[in-house]
Amino acid sequence: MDTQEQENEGREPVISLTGARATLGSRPVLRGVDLTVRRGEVVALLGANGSGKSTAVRAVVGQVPLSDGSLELFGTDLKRFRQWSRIGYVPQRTTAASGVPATVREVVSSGRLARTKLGLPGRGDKAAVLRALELVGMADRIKDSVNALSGGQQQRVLIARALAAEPELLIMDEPMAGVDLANQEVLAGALREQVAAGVTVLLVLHELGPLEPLIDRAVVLRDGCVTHDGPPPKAVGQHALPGHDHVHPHAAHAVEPIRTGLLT
Ligand SMILES: Nc1ncnc2c1ncn2[C@@H]1O[C@H](COP(=O)(O)OP(=O)(O)OP(=O)(O)O)[C@@H](O)[C@H]1O
Repeated sequence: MDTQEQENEGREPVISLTGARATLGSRPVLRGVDLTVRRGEVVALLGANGSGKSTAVRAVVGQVPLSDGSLELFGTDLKRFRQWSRIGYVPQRTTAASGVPATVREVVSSGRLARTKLGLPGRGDKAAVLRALELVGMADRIKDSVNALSGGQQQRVLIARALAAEPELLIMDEPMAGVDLANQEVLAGALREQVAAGVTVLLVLHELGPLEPLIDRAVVLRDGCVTHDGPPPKAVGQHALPGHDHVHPHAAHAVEPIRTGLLT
């Protein structure tokens, strides 16, 4: 066990999913999944199409009922958990445009509702919305209708909506889907800031891509079962590269890493 693993062992679980089973239609989609994410960790949930990744995170946010097993969030059983403003969730790519002509500001502000005091957004709420949009590089589009944005831009707005609540736990289902490489790097930078600030992150990913340097641990699903829970698989051409200099974001006295992967 390395120093990082020892450090993580001592931290309290933020997500504790144990023996989770779920059936959708007549299909058993989760077949005894254990998933623990501790405070400050960045965990990637990987696996082939249909392996159950989205269902697992939807179960974590209480959207898919478990037929067996248990779920605790921040140490509280799901049945008694009420502090949803501590969790930011970006579902698998959906469109932010619903046909209703909402502006970018309105969509991102909606992520702030659980934090808004007395029903009216105050200065702090407005600042959080702007900051979230700056983080994803969309502040200049704040007045635009989301209908006028590309799919990738809408995805960034949905991420800003989750960030606006300043969550302690961020759960994102394929956040890079449909986002071009330049903007993937913007999002990776935004996520790096969240992680540096102590936010715990659970990501469903198809490939590690630009997020690879941030990932502490990977959990791989196959057919609704966990087949790996440990170090992330080495991305081809990244760690394998001679001279790769990976400085862990949680390392004591962390300095800005020198990146030799996709981010450079
Ligand atoms: N509402 C539903 N009713 C019936 N089956 C479903 C439903 N939602 C998902 N499934 C099935 O459950 C399985 C797991 O789906 P899930 O979306 O969790 O997988 P995934 O690993 O996230 O896949 P992908 O990478 O394609 O998003 C798939 O076989 C899918 O067809």
